[in-house]
Amino acid sequence: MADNRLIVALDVHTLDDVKKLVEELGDAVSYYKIGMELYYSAGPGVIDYLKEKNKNIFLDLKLHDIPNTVSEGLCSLMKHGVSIFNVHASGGYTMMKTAADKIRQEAEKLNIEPPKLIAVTVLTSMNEQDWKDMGNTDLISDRVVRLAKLAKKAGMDGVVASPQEATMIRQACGDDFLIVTPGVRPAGSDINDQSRIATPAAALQNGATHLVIGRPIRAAENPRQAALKILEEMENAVK
Ligand SMILES: O=C(O)c1cc(=O)[nH]c(=O)n1[C@@H]1O[C@H](COP(=O)(O)O)[C@@H](O)[C@H]1O
Repeated sequence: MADNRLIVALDVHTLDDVKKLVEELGDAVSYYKIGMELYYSAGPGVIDYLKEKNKNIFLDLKLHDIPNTVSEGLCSLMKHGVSIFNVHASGGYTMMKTAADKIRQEAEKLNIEPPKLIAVTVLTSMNEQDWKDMGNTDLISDRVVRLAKLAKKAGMDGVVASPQEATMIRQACGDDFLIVTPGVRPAGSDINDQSRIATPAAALQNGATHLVIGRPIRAAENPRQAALKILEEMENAVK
């Protein structure tokens, strides 16, 4: 029933809230994302809990700092044993390359499989007006593709982008590249603070490998039913 392409965002504050949602979703969901809101308040105990439950984990702390700080920070996080973690691509080529090289060396030393390291391109909440206000003169989609190519060159395993850009990224970066897309909204659901959105089926058709979905499941009257409906849409998406 579960599908590893669906990653549910655990944007809650306590381990008790996590347990409640994970129990409720049960065998429907096999992959969870821990973001800053949860990690900053509950710490690595949440990772241990999800591992006990045999769930896959995307640790989304979006590191953005100088190359040494980011790569050392990732080495600390890697010890918790997660499947995916991430940095901001806008930290630049040298930061991404240093991070990718360092975690591979460290994983070899520890004799473990390194987690997949992916780069956030342009946040899915950003629209063209926000983008221009920051002084940018290119289109968001052009920047996303440019950053995705840079991330690939730096040795990253994939990117986070909106489902609207997935087709262009797939074309530019080839098949062996993760495209993780938040900003996924089933037809008729609230957009919230997202801007560049698409439905679960469209995201997969565009080439996304994973869909990150939070509020459309968490805030639903019946989260398990909402997840199952999304899984059905994913299953039936035209390849
Ligand atoms: O890296 C992310 O996961 C991320 C990147 C991005 O560009 N946009 C984005 O929404 N996210 C995360 O994806 C999740 C989306 O949640 P919902 O909008 O509730 O579905 C949140 O936990 C965000 O932190």
